[in-house]
Amino acid sequence: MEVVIVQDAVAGGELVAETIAALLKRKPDALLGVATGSTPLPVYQALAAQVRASAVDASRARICQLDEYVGLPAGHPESYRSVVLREVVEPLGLTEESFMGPDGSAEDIAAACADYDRALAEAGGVDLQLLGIGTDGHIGFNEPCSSLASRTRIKTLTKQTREDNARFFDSPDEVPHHVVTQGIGTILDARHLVLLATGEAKAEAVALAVEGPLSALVPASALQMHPHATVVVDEAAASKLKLADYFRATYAAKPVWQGL
Ligand SMILES: N[C@@H]1[C@@H](O)[C@H](O)[C@@H](COP(=O)(O)O)O[C@@H]1O
Repeated sequence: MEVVIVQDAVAGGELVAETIAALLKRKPDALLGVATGSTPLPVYQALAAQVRASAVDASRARICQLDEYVGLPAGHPESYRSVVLREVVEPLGLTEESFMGPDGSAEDIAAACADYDRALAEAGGVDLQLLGIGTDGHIGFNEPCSSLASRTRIKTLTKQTREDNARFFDSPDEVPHHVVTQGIGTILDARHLVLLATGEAKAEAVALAVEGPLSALVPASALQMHPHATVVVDEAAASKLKLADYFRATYAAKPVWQGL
């Protein structure tokens, strides 16, 4: 696992956007797995700016969703489908045809989840999966004690995650209890995992995920199992890392041509 400590959220967004741009230059039809939440927004803004400046051609990129609420009415502005279309697909100049996500409104949720795992595999697998991290260490919506081998399925949100996400809804009661999420096993199938975390509130979860034991209690610790996992953190989110100086020295000495 590589840990890169950047100054702030904007620098993190630019670094990850550059990494995605480099991937699109190598593989114009790359399948990009995107995350929701506030943390990745600077990535999408930086990437969209590169597209507008014609510094990168994203016209053949494909976008896939990590997770989705269950039970929100179709077209709800806070469904993750709506969020990804609004924050990623449209700003990159793409259409819904280049986008895929799990169906949180399906009558047969189990079948819809299995269909989504199959669709990801048939699309050739995710090239780069961008991840945030919950304050309880979740990735996607894989809450603590999720199986490290899990596939896309329904999950129940913890009280803490519902409280964390209440800011996107008119009232805390409106946050759904249930979600569908790529499993940890599904996420680990991606070729490159990039976890971005910013702010003091994520420092504890980041330290446990990066330096703690591999544990279902901290789902993000599963990145320790992946051959190409990059954790990009700002100074605040890095503040509880014991090996921060080592991570800084390693990145400072890294040949530029290697990228992330
Ligand atoms: N399912 C999403 C996660 O994918 C995201 O990483 C997390 C953190 O969000 P934020 O970046 O807003 O802190 O929120 C939600 O729970």
